[in-house]
Amino acid sequence: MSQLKPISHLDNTPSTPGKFKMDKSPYPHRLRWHSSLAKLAFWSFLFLGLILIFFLRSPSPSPLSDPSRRSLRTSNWGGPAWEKRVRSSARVRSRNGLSVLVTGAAGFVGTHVSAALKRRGDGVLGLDNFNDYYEPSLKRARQALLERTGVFVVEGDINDSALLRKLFDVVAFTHVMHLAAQAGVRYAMQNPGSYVHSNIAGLVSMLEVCKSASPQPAIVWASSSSVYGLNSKVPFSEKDRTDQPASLYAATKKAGEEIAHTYNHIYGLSITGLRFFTVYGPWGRPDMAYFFFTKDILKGKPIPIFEAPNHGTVARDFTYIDDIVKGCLASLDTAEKSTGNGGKKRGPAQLRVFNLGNTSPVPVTDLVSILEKLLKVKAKRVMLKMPRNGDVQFTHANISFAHRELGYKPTTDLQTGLKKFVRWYLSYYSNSGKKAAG
Ligand SMILES: O=C(O)[C@H]1O[C@H](OP(=O)(O)OP(=O)(O)OC[C@H]2O[C@@H](n3ccc(=O)[nH]c3=O)[C@H](O)[C@@H]2O)[C@H](O)[C@@H](O)[C@H]1O
Repeated sequence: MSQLKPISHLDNTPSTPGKFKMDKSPYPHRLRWHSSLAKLAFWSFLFLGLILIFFLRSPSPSPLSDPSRRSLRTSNWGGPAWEKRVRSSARVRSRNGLSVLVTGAAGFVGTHVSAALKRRGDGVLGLDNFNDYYEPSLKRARQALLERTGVFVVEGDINDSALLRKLFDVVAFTHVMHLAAQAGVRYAMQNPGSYVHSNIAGLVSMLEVCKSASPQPAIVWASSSSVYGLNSKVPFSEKDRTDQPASLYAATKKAGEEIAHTYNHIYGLSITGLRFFTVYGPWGRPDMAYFFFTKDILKGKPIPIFEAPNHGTVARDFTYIDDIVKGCLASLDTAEKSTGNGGKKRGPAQLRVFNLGNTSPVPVTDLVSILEKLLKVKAKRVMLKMPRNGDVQFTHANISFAHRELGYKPTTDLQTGLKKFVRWYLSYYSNSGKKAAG
């Protein structure tokens, strides 16, 4: 002890951090060296521990923050009563009917496809994470509609592999209609992480479970017309290049098509990708132009209409929801079986991509004119240079391949389709006492 006293006295902080003062006496020097090493180790551990606690407790970085993650934490599934509902919803009630898992079932296209499948006697189970990208009350209203037709919509995320596996344990789905996605071209600049989370990670999570399922289901999923990106050759044909995406949304859909190729090639999954062209109609998405133009025209708010350089026309091949539903059902009906089993490929499997458009592009200015007539209100038009935020100047589908293989033949023009949309809009927001968000 007596020897330690002078040492502790001498054991001052070194004049230069990281360096030790030299001591002529060899013995005290060794002791001081050991003591300093012990202190260094102690403080290092404490420091590392604090860093670890900080990272474990801190939220994910904001650019990747994703509303859909919330539902991962709150998803509530399992138990005998829940399994009974799942089984009953997925039960096939017609001869040669399909048993279909519809992801994104509370979404716009998902609701319409689920209801149409159920109507013709197929077994349908819905899955949706009910995220708040747009008004969740609209998704809940769609869910209520589906429940009335006998479709149970499970609340959960496609990234929740345990949930997906459980669904396949309970039901031997013959088909998956994969419509869950982060949609919207312009929102990708605000929340890029949500596109990676849903359109890439979510797709892979879903394909992983499908590839291991026994029997493997056939998959039909939503790609997008946006994969044609900056192409200028019209109309867009499935053989055209798709390597110039103009938005992250488009890039994730294009990535999805490549991922589909991989799972088809390695595991024998039968996969059909559908390139939807600006789908509109009743129960539509409030983030889309036709929808919020309607809301703003009625409110007397200005409508921002994008125009290309030199006052060039911006146009879309707007496609009515009922035509899209027919294309989806025909894709399910013509999908061949997957060839793999339990994760092993047994032979080549079907891999298809189809354009589902209307083949009749309409300028956005004409869309506004139709809405003005239907709403009997003059729009306050504000012409704006098209911002460089993911938009493309026009889209136009060549649908000859879908026509040949699926018998796809759209029959609703924009005027007729918008009339049905406006009728729904007015009744939904006035009769139900609901207010359009925003
Ligand atoms: O086919 C697709 O794959 C995509 O279709 C849809 O994208 P878009 O075709 O861009 O539809 P949408 O936003 O309704 O804009 C329509 C038009 O209004 C113009 N537009 C838009 C906003 C605005 O403020 N002003 C304006 O002029 C705008 O320039 C455009 O010309 C889906 O949202 C997308 O999820 C994806 O499915």
